[in-house]
Amino acid sequence: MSSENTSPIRGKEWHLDPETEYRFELDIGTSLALKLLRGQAEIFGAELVEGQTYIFGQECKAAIFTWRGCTIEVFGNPSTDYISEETPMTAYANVHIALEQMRVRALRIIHGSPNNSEDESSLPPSSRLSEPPRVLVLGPENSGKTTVCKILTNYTVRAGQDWAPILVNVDPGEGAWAVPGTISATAIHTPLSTWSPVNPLGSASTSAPMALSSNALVPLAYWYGHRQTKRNPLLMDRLVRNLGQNVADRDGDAEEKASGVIVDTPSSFASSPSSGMKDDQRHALIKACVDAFNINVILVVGHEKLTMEMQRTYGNRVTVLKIPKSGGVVELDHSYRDRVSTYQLHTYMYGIKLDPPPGITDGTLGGEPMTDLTLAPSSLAVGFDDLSIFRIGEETMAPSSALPIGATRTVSEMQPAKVDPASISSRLVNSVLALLAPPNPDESERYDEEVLDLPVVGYLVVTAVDVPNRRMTILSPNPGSFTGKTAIVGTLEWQEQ
Ligand SMILES: Nc1ncnc2c1ncn2[C@@H]1O[C@H](COP(=O)(O)OP(=O)(O)OP(=O)(O)O)[C@@H](O)[C@H]1O
Repeated sequence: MSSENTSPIRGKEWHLDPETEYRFELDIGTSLALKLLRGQAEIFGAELVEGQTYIFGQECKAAIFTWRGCTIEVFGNPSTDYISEETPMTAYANVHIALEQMRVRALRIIHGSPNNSEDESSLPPSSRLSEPPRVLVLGPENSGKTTVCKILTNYTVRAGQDWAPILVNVDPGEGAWAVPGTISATAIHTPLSTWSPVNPLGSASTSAPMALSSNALVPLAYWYGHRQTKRNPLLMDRLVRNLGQNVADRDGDAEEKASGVIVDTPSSFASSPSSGMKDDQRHALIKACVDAFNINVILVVGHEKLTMEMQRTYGNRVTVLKIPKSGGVVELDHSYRDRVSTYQLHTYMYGIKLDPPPGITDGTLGGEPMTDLTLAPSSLAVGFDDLSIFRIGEETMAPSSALPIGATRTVSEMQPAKVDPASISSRLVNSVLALLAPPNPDESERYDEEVLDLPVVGYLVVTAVDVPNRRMTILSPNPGSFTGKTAIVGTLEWQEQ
């Protein structure tokens, strides 16, 4: 009888000295598994559990950092991997400590205890040190803004103080907890995982976060509809303010209130030439964030000129700090970003399916078991009149030539225009639509632009339009009827591969 070889497969061991990090990048279609054998290690601020196997995929690029040294075992073939001894983690940890002190002071004040540990009159007036930290993270493309937000958030929830900072994403290119085109916010109670660029800010409650509730994140989201900020900066401004209002109105216990807010921004806020935005537009959007979230700390990742600009504009009321960029941040090109956007929409519809490296049979994806993360979306036929679809701020149906002589078309950037699916210019096939929360039931409270201010409850994709029968086919992971609902279409498209 032949005996089967049951000896466990061995990976490659890496020994990391204190304050170094193991960096890796994955190619298309490859995955990597990693295990902490000894010591302490963290991935963007989230601690690894010794002996647990972590799986990474979908072109993930990340780093395992250690403060005290560790040994890790790596399975699979990353396209690049190396150990770096130069990291900005000490600077990031110092920022965290300063923010933590603000939280502790803010909590004391919320509880009504006198703040006698320091004489505030000796502190710089700009620092508003007894308020919860409300941090805006700015920086150019590929500077590591999202990673900094993640590290600061993870250190906060790891502090063991019951903090629950609100993490806000106003980068519509990122996808954050759902799909690109969205800006969103959610309170974070447990460390954010890293396993794929599909969930850059941790996993929401399955990939249909707004519709399903579980113990994971349930973000509040507004639909901007485009990946680039320059498409409609005025709309962006309004949505940022809506999000800020919701965050400000949120109830919470003392710890939650003292935890503060961390806002991740798009690179278009930092530099105009590459983003296609004018300087005054990006300044207006930074101001929208500063006002909406009542920002008291601005962190600028590795950009001298922007730091000076922020210092000049906000230095009298906000603490402006430049923090170093990590040498590990990967330059992500447009085709990579397009692929991640496609992965995000696919994951939203179908959930997660990732093949681990050969020989690995168990493991977790960002802390969740690999099984049961798939979804089965339904394809439904919906009548043209069942679902009201709007497009924001774009000319719709009638061509300019159809207007009376001398009349010019003035469609404001904020104007919701009803889309007629039967029209040749509706451009609905393969479009991603955001399904909105119901409008105000009180008719007297309704207003023309109300659809701009309604949060998202889910997303769907129009896969076919049948004009003769006045029906369209819709793919959505959320079962249920669309009758009487309202949706907005933008410029985001997705097609089954
Ligand atoms: N120390 C590191 N080692 C390896 N990869 C890293 C490191 N820090 C960041 N990355 C990776 O680099 C990529 C870019 O980082 P990140 O998304 O934080 O930058 P960003 O400035 O927010 O990007 P954007 O240009 O989209 O605004 C991500 O894939 C991230 O996981």
